[in-house]
Amino acid sequence: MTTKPNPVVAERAARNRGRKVAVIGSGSWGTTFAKVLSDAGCEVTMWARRPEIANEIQVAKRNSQYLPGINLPKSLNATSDMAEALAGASLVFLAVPSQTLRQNLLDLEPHLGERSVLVSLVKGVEKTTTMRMSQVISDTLDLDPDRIAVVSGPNIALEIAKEQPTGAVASCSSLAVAQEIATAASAPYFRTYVNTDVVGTELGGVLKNLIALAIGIVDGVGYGENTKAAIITRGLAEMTEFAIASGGETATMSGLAGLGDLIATCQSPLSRNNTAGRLIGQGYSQEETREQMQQVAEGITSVAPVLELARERGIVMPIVEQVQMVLEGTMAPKNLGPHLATEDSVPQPELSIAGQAPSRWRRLVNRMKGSQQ
Ligand SMILES: NC(=O)c1ccc[n+]([C@@H]2O[C@H](COP(=O)([O-])OP(=O)(O)OC[C@H]3O[C@@H](n4cnc5c(N)ncnc54)[C@H](O)[C@@H]3O)[C@@H](O)[C@H]2O)c1
Ligand SMILES: O=P(O)(O)OC[C@H](O)CO
Repeated sequence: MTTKPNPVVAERAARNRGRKVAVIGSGSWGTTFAKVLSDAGCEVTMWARRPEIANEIQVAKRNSQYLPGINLPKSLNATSDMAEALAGASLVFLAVPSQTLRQNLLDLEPHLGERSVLVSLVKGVEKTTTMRMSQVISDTLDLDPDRIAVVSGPNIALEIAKEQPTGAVASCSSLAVAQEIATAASAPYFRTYVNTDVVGTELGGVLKNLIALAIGIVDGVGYGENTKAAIITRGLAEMTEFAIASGGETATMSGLAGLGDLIATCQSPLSRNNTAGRLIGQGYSQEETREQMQQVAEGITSVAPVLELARERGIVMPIVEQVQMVLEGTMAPKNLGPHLATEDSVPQPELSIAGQAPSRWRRLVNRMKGSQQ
């Protein structure tokens, strides 16, 4: 059967023709996202810290350490020279670990175009400052908000590298810039939506990792689907309350960057956060878990700063607190569960997010806190 050429895909490729973009970071997500951008018709140059990885991508069109067996587009370029990677790039996508981003930004600053937009693909917070990645960009490079954006969604790299269809959200305070990014990052198997809720979009990606750690932990213990469903549902409530108190929107948390990513990360055995949690639930120490993981599990470093912010904002996050206790070794993995997370003298309302306007949600939370005092 021959498939008809899709006019929308052709038109988008035409709009992306000649659009130079850079991807900083050549791990599993940087490489996969570079493939998406390339398949969308952009001219993509990746930056890899290690010359041998840049060389393999440039010459063999493979990244065998991070995406074994995946053929990368012939047009994709890679270099370990930052100036070369950034030359002429209007969009610069950042796919490095959250704890190295600040230094990477300082390294790229001298080579950044005057109007280039920086787009974070990173799903962590900076441990030392509790900043989100868009805040780290603003703090380091002092750019206007319309030059800082994020892309987030249910995006397990290997599935997307195999062109299994999914979507994401591009978010920027300027809707026009979000649309530019979405155009550049929409391939036949990858649809990118837009919004202007940078805080909510970014926090969705950070917070779901913490809930995925909890899911991994109970999986390691041997608990089944009821426990996991309860953790996912209550986890979404915790994520939503935190995001709203931080200035994010409820709608974002029930979209791809919130609920969507939560489902993907909690369900997938390919998720590094889920896997790290499972190893801890099986009884491995944090140190042993780190050694076994060859890749970044952002949730482990985000737990403490997220709880610090939650306390500042007067928010209770029982599941995330339990994850921290398990990581610290002060709670046995088998004791993690929503039924043990609160000790109510009076039964509490469930506070489902479905259909709640932010003001109503906040009133309910305040009332609940009042009844606990
Ligand atoms: N893998 C996914 O499915 C996925 C999907 C969406 C978002 N993300 C996010 O993308 C970010 C990167 O994750 P990843 O999956 O590519 O991780 P990864 O572990 O696959 O790769 C990390 C990359 O960062 C590089 N790196 C390590 N130290 C560095 C430094 N000091 N400076 C520059 N680069 C350095 C590594 O060499 C490697 O290329 C994370 O925040 C992650 O949460 C990942
Ligand atoms: O492998 P994880 O746990 O870092 O999750 C990858 C992506 O964030 C899923 O959207």
